[in-house]
Amino acid sequence: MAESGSSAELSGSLTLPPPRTRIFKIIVIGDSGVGKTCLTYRFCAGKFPEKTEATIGVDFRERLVEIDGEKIKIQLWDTAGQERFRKSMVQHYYRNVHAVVFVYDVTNAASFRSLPAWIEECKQHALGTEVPRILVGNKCDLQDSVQVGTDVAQQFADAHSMPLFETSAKSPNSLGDGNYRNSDHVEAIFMTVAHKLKSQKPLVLSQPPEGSGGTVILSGGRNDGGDGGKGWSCSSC
Ligand SMILES: Nc1nc2c(ncn2[C@@H]2O[C@H](COP(=O)(O)OP(=O)(O)OP(=O)(O)O)[C@@H](O)[C@H]2O)c(=O)[nH]1
Repeated sequence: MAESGSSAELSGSLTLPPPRTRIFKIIVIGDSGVGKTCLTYRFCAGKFPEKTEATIGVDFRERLVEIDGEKIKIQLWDTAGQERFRKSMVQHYYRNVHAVVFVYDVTNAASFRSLPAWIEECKQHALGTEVPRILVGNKCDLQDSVQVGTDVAQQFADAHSMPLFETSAKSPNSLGDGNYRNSDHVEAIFMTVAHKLKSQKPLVLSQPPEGSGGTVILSGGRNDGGDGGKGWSCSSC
């Protein structure tokens, strides 16, 4: 588990590290043009970007959130969809990944048909089913151009034990007040992943061996549960 911060002496023989900010690394993958940059930008910056260009290699976006009183840094890796911009970077994406978000464009059937190849790429980089994965169908605002129906997407998601979210990085919230930060699904999608990760990796209070000076170590624990992504989803979607 990636962590940031340094330790500090609190009192007497008991030394506790200060609260550390855990970092959850989530990679966002899918074909070029499906909206990975827009989704990650919207979650981290709270708005739809006016202009995007094809991602070269990878872009990082981060946002600090608070879950059950703990501050957690959600680090989104916005990866290039175009093969020619991926080659040199691809092995770096997959290092120490905590969760994967697969994105397709609901108005582009080819981007949906590419999903098995993206899943295969994850497999080749040793990302097992213990790493939470979710499926996101983006551009739902383009209702008249939909090529990938919810039923077929849901079947695919079920077959791969992933929750499905259909969303739009572009739509403002349903209140129409221009507030993107509190808008419907994009916020909920990444927060759902973060909640899932937090529940899988609770902070573990590990007791020191006897006679080791009374130091109590708080560290990121791992309890993968092995549910392969089943049984968790966004209740507000
Ligand atoms: N209508 C609509 N357009 C979107 C949405 N999300 C992204 N777009 C548009 O789709 C195009 C591609 O978006 P990007 O976010 O750059 O796509 P990407 O997946 O990051 O592409 P690569 O960096 O090449 O992998 C842009 O013109 C966006 O404005 C959406 O939810 N609705």
